[in-house]
Amino acid sequence: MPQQAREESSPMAQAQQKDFSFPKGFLWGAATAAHQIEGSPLADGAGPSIWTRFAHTPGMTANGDTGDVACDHYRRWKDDVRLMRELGLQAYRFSVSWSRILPEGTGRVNQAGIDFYSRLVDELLANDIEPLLTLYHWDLPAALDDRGGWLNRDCADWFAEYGSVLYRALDGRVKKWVTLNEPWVVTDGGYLHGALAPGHRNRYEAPIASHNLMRAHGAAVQAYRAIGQHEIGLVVNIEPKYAASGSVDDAAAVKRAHAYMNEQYLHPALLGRYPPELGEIFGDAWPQFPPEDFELIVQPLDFIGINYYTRSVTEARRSYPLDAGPVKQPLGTYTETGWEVFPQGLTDLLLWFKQTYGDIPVYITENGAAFFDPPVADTDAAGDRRVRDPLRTDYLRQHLSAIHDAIAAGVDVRGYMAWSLMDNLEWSLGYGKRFGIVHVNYGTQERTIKDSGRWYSRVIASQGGAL
Ligand SMILES: N#[N+]C[C@@H]1[C@@H](O)[C@H](O)[C@@H](O)[C@@H]2O[C@H]12
Repeated sequence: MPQQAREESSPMAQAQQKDFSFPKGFLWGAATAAHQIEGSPLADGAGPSIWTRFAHTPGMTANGDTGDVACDHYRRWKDDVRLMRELGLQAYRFSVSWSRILPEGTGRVNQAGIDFYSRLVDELLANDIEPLLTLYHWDLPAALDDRGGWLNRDCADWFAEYGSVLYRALDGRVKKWVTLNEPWVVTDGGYLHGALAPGHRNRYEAPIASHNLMRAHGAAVQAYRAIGQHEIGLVVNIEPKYAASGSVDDAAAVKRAHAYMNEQYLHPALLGRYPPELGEIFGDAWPQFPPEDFELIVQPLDFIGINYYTRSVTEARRSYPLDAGPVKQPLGTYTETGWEVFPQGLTDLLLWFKQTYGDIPVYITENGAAFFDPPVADTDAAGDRRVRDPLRTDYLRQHLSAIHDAIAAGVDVRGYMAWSLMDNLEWSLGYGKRFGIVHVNYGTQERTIKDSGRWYSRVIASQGGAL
């Protein structure tokens, strides 16, 4: 399409002009995480996690919001699977709370914790929904944090032990495993800036935690190869960085920001080395890691999960530790979390991934947006209660269109998990940011499928045709 014509039509109009058909077997699903939806964090023998502690520390979360109740999924899980069935989901990505399985993080196994996830998996399978299980979605057992957490090199053995308990209990019913969710957020939020649990602010700790997370990833994959028979991968959040100007300084800032967020985890996992910019960024805080560590980290993977939300137009400016920062786009559309809606960035990112790492299969394991939703409306003609969220529907449509473009260009994208199945606890931002395709009334725990959820059901049923 000529550039001028392309600029005149809106993303929605462009999407409506295209013929969509996603590859046969493309996996359509939605995602959540244990701490964000389950509630009942200490039920049935579970131990506390770092998020149980962090959220109960005054001032750490918006309004003092905690995961004590959340979406009460720990008790409503069967109804929630029924909701997934109503949506027509083919897959459901969820995480396991480590401290439900091993209350002290290692050693004693809590069978009630295993039983909860075993029942959930069986109910998913009974409803023809494929489980995608994430071992670690940020909720480290507090007992392990007391032993140094991700700063203790023993964490690789702890994590492999935890993974092995679950592999033995669930592999075969679970055929797609994820070791870590977003290691970048775990260290940038939890060890560098302190906005997330465990709330450290230490530039010497961040690289150590990052590296140990990747060692733990490698150890868990090694353990899986000895026990499991199916697939295992890593989930990263990556974000394309575009230079704010043609200046040399902005170009250098983009390189630093790109290395720090997009290469810091994919390079060691897939190439067995770090990008050189990390030494420049961290300076004297960048350790000399033992070469044998990289032999542990770089394990063959069956897929990579990519969580995509936004892009960053990046400029050089004093900032810690990158001396680079995002520039707000005057004509941009922004979500409630302050992220620019930029679907082209997902296409660009997937093409970069293929060019840099080759043809390893990719799942979009999270994509979605927080917009201010109107209250649940009265029933419509069909008697259904409504939540009219057109901005979310358009966000999802544009990003699915962007994925379709990447597939057409040869990127092996195997599936899409909308973030999120339901409104949930947005970590330290609390319950005010709603990402769900299903609305949750936190007072009554009533679920209402939003218009975006009903639209997504039609997209799934048509294998993309209804996009
Ligand atoms: N913020 N935000 C939404 C979403 C968060 O709720 C997920 O837990 C993370 O995996 C990732 O950060 C993305």
